[in-house]
This record gives sequence, structure tokens and C-alpha cells, in this order.
Amino acid sequence: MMANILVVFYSRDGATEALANAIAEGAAATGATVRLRRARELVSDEVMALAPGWAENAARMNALYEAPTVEDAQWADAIIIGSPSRFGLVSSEAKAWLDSLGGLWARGKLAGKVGSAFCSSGSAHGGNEMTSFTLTVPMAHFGMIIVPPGFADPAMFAAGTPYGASAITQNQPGYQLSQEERAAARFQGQRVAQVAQKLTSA
Ligand SMILES: Cc1cc2nc3c(=O)[nH]c(=O)nc-3n(C[C@H](O)[C@H](O)[C@H](O)COP(=O)(O)O)c2cc1C
Repeated sequence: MMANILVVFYSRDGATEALANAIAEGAAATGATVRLRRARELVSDEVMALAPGWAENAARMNALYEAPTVEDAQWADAIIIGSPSRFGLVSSEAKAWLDSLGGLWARGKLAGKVGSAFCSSGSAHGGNEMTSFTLTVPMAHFGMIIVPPGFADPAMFAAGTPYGASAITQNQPGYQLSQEERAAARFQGQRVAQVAQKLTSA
């Protein structure tokens, strides 16, 4: 049996979505079965109308990706979760899905699964490391085995984001990942899938 990898993200302008896709590709390249899910909106339509493109992007992505469920978490051998940085922390939309996992946590159903995190941010020192790193806090509560990409591949030296793949968008909607950012994200997906595979066959 190949490992089951769940990639959950939130995104409004597409950068975290692009990272999630590259991570999913890297995981799938190992032969793993991958589910790619987008957390849903929590804010009002008025808030979504504040920036050009947010509502349209959300409609496009929601047609492409199912919403993450509790069953997805139960199914997964590894969960990789990504978010745009929101004042240095995870978005409330991605956090709401984590908060839905309390029942699984209480029954110890998340213990032993692999966890990993990623993030996009507007600026280079605007909190993407903090966002990825603090996403590992709930993973510790869950008893997950936390697997950062580290500097475990040449791609990581080029991207320099050992806590989790990242994209720095300069707040440009529709930002395209750099080659280095994409390679780091692919590596993270590959590494997490390989570790999960080893653990599930152990
Ligand atoms: C409410 C809000 C808070 C944000 N806080 C930060 C921040 O603390 N640091 C940062 O670098 N970017 C911040 N940003 C910018 C986003 O993190 C950035 O545009 C991100 O790349 C968007 O990801 P997406 O394209 O997946 O939506 C913030 C954006 C919003 C809307």
C-alpha cells in the first residue's frame, strides 16, 4: 500500500495554491495517493469584495478543490497544511479546519501521522517562517511526527526555507512561483511522502 497524503491549503490570490500544487506533485511522484483540498471562506462577502479578484479566485478554486473534511484527516498518513501569512500566523480559514479535528485528537486518531507545513507571505521577513513554524504547534498536540523539509536537498539551499516551503509574493495577485520556490515545494511533498511511506510499511 502506498501512503495517503493530504494537502490542505487556504489561498485568496493563488500563491499558496501554487505551492500546494507543487507539494502535491512532489508527493504524487513517489507513487503516493494524494488529496488536495482548499479550506473555505469564513469572512463575509463584504470582506471578500475588499480586494479585486478575491471573490472570483475563491469561486474558481472552490470549483477545483473539495473542502477538507474530518474524514480526510482520518484517511491520511501525512497531512501537509499551508496558509498565507496573516499578521505572522495561520489564516483563520485554515485554522478552522484544524479546529474541526478535536474529536480525532481526543481519540488519539492523529497520533503517529506525519505533519508538515508551508506558507506564502507578502514580504521576505514578514512572517512566513513564523507561520510555518507555528503551524507545527497543533501538530505537536496531535502527536504527529513533524517533518520539515530542512536543508535535506540542494533545492532547499536555493530556496532557504527549512521550516516549510514558502513563496514571497510582494503582495502581487497572480504571483508565479520562482523556480526555486517550486523546487522546494516539490521536495517537501516528496520528502513527506517518503517518510510516511516508511512509517506505514514499518
Ligand atoms: C489580513 C492579511 C494579513 C497579512 N499579513 C501578512 C503578514 O503578516 N506578513 C506578510 O508578509 N504578508 C501578509 N499578508 C500578505 C499575504 O500573506 C500574501 O499576499 C500571501 O502571499 C497571499 O497568499 P495567497 O496568494 O495564497 O492568497 C497579509 C494579507 C492579508 C490579507
